[in-house]
Amino acid sequence: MPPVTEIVYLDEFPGPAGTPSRTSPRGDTGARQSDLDRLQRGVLSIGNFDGVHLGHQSLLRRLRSMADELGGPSVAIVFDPHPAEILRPENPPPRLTTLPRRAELMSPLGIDFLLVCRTTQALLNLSPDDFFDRFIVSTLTARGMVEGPNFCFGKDRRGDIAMLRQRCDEQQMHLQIVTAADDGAEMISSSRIRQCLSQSDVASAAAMLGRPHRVSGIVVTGDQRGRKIGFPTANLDQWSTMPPSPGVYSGCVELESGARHPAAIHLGPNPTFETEMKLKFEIHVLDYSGSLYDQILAVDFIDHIRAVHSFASVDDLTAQLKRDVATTRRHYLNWMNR
Ligand SMILES: Cc1cc2nc3c(=O)[nH]c(=O)nc-3n(C[C@H](O)[C@H](O)[C@H](O)COP(=O)(O)O)c2cc1C
Ligand SMILES: Nc1ncnc2c1ncn2[C@@H]1O[C@H](COP(=O)(O)OP(=O)(O)O)[C@@H](O)[C@H]1O
Repeated sequence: MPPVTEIVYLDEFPGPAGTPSRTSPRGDTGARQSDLDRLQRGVLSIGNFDGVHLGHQSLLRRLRSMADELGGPSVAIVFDPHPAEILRPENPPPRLTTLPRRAELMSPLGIDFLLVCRTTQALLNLSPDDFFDRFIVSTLTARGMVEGPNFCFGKDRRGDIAMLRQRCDEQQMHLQIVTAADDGAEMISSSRIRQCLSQSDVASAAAMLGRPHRVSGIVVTGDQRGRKIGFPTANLDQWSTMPPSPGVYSGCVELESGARHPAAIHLGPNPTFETEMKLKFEIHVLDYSGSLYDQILAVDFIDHIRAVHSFASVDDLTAQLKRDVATTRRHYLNWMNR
């Protein structure tokens, strides 16, 4: 059995040192009731880990090595909702990955637990010292920590690496600060990946993630037009992570059966047919025929093909769709053979 990262939810933040804490599952995400003691005496890394990009991956590998050296579980810790959703609710950053997907991506890196702490105003108000004492020392009894050079903690992000080092030394806790991974130009970060997606640059996003960016959703009924023009498209709804900006993309899909197929993806309105500028998320699955309605599809974005156009005729659109399919196949093969 491959290792699996278990999600544990900590809904109630610990009170003063020594007060017992409680964990509880949130039914919709499949978390299990779990005792906090299984996370204790481990090694920790606190972050958002949104995307589990190449920088996160190298940090999490170090976390695994430290857990092997010191003994105890390796625990990645995130705060949910993202603190920015509480501090700046009018403009929260869109998510790159759901929590279950983050855990899935952490599994092959040997992370034992993804601890999801509910973000509350009380937690955000804790001073760096209180946060360290109550959470890291009393609640989790950590043996070691691994963080990146820009780690901050406590109210207004006032605790920095120098302070963390001092507090870890006092507690005789191991601390490793990893150098930030870069792509030769700049530091790899979730916000840079979001920026690439908002500029349709899914190829650069994939390079920083170490895999294509994924958006999952459920297939709903569309206008029943695609099959008539020879290109049926599964219309996606209820996606919860950030899609790239409108455009036509090459990618691949994973069906519920686990089968993977290349896919030509359309994100945007259908200006050839409609004046309404409603955004649609449509996928033409290559080498597939059959019903996809009500299935959950995972869509991976490999490259940008072109912008959405208003074509003069349906024939012009279908001629372009044929070229899009050929381009998709080429991008898909390049990605597979990279
Ligand atoms: C790869 C791909 C590219 C597309 N590009 C365009 C486009 O540039 N302009 C446009 O009006 N519609 C475009 N479409 C959308 C078609 O108009 C749409 O699939 C069709 O209207 C069927 O919609 P339905 O699934 O709701 O029946 C594209 C679809 C695919 C799969
Ligand atoms: N290769 C394929 N790619 C996408 N959908 C397909 C494919 N083959 C069959 N289908 C089915 O056809 C539906 C799309 O046909 P379409 O006429 O575009 O209908 P709708 O407008 O309801 O999406 C999909 O939801 C799926 O159930």
